[in-house]
Amino acid sequence: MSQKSSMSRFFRLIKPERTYFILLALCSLVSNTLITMMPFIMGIAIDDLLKMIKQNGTPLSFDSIQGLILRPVLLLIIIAMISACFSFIQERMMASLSEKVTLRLRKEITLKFKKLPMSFFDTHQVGDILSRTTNDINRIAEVLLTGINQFFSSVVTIVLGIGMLLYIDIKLTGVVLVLIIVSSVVTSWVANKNKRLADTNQEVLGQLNNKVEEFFSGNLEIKTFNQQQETAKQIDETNQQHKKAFLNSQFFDFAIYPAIRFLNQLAFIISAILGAGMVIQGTLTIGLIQAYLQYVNQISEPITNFSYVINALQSAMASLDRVTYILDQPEEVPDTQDPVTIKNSQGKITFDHIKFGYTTDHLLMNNVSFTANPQKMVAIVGPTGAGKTTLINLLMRFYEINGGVISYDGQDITTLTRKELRSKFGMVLQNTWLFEGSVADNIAYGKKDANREDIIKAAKIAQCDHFIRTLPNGYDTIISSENGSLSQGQQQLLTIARVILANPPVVILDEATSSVDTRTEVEIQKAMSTVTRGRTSFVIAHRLSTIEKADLILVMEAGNIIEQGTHQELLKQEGLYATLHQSQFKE
Ligand SMILES: Nc1ncnc2c1ncn2[C@@H]1O[C@H](COP(=O)(O)OP(=O)(O)OP(=O)(O)O)[C@@H](O)[C@H]1O
Repeated sequence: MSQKSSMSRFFRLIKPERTYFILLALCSLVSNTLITMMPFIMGIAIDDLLKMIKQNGTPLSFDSIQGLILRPVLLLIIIAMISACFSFIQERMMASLSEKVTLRLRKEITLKFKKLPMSFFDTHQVGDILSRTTNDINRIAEVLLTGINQFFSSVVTIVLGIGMLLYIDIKLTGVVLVLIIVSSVVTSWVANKNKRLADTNQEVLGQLNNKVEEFFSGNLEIKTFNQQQETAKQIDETNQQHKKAFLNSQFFDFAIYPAIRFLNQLAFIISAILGAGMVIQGTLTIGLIQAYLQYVNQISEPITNFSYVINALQSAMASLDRVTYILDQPEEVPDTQDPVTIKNSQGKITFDHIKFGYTTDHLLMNNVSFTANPQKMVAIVGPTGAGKTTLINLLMRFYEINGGVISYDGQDITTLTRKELRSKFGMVLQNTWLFEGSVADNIAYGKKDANREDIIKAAKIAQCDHFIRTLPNGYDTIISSENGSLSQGQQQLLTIARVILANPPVVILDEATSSVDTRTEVEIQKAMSTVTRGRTSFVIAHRLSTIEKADLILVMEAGNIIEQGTHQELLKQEGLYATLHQSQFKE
């Protein structure tokens, strides 16, 4: 990512809060200018006092020095108070700015997720997206914005401090500056090295996140294949790498820092020695040398920290890039401006010469055509990877086609909003998705206003009322998003109830495989045949015996439909379907 585009992203980020930023900079300027004035005022006061001592000798009566001491002390107190007020305002504004920006970014990201095409989710890892939307957004608020705040303060302190040093003595400042520059070059080298180590650390942390995420999401498969040891070993190795990367980056932080401190102290000591010499020779007053030493101290810390601030800003900028990367992703084709609504839906679907590829350079479907008539059952068969799921994905407009027209009740589906189109479909997949909530809420997911009576009615039709009643709190039992407490068959029955309640004109069913017991399978079959009644249905079939009565069977291979017709017609053709049928029949 180029520096320029990072900067423009940053300005785009803070644009809505720019007034805040200007106010922040002003507060920083006022507060730091006031602080810079203090050593000088003190220096003048000391010199005035010394002059008085020289003129009148000691001891001095309190009355004679009252004016000399009281005035500067009062002035210093007032300055310190005003500076503290501005500093307080600056910090307070900073905190609220961070909150505002974080909230805005989170809102933008959430909105963006709604508009991203499916291909984005296909090509990005969950762990990575998660870390962009949580860690990176936090870093932008914590590091980027506070870093900028520190940056303002440092610049003001350094510029004013050096200005005062030069004003007090140009030659002495030359020596001090050389030392401070050496120390900042060393710091900058350290900071660069540290950044690389911190980046490696961050990268390894991302890998660790992904591994842990895999460990949890694939828990069942890992156990089935007895891979716990192997997976634990992999996590352990990544953990070790992380430990190493972390230690390396910490070493630079903790071990090198004292060395830089030493260089700064050296600048201070040398200025003290040279300054003392100048005082002895009468070229500098005691008051000014003490002010001078305070300035050396005042600027050495921000100078030393400057490289760190810049680096922290750079790495936070990288976080900003990672977040804006998501915000800049191309969105799915927007819904039509003038959408059509379908009133009395029939559920007739036509694929007319469809071309489609997941990637632009490779077409999976070259010329797919078929018609699903209202209230008829369409079965889709074919070997794994044949394109059955893809066909459904296109039907629901999860992906954009590369040619041809898909129509619903004679309307090109692109003339409908996605919301309208998808409201016509209900899906029952093998990989059911239930969310953390009550059983009743899960059934009512597609019809939020359904009452308890409707929910129970749907559950009865879907053959799941009896098992729901055996749950500890019946319909109010909370199921977790991991679905741990329900069997796969029960989960599928719940999703069938969900579809029945939503009552869409078209249903898409992914047949249950042998992963459920025979009794549940019978219940699922029963529920599925109920749900298809009076609706157009698409059934992804795994066993040909269940689809013999389908009105249309689509036989797919390598993305295309190679045969279509009824069971009898296809048997007569003696093609792939007949072969598949024969082989299953033999089994
Ligand atoms: N999101 C995707 N991005 C890229 N390629 C994909 C994607 N989904 C599927 N494919 C590819 O498209 C082809 C068809 O896949 P699809 O999932 O439609 O087959 P399927 O018939 O449903 O298979 P199965 O019976 O195993 O579920 C396969 O070669 C697959 O690798």
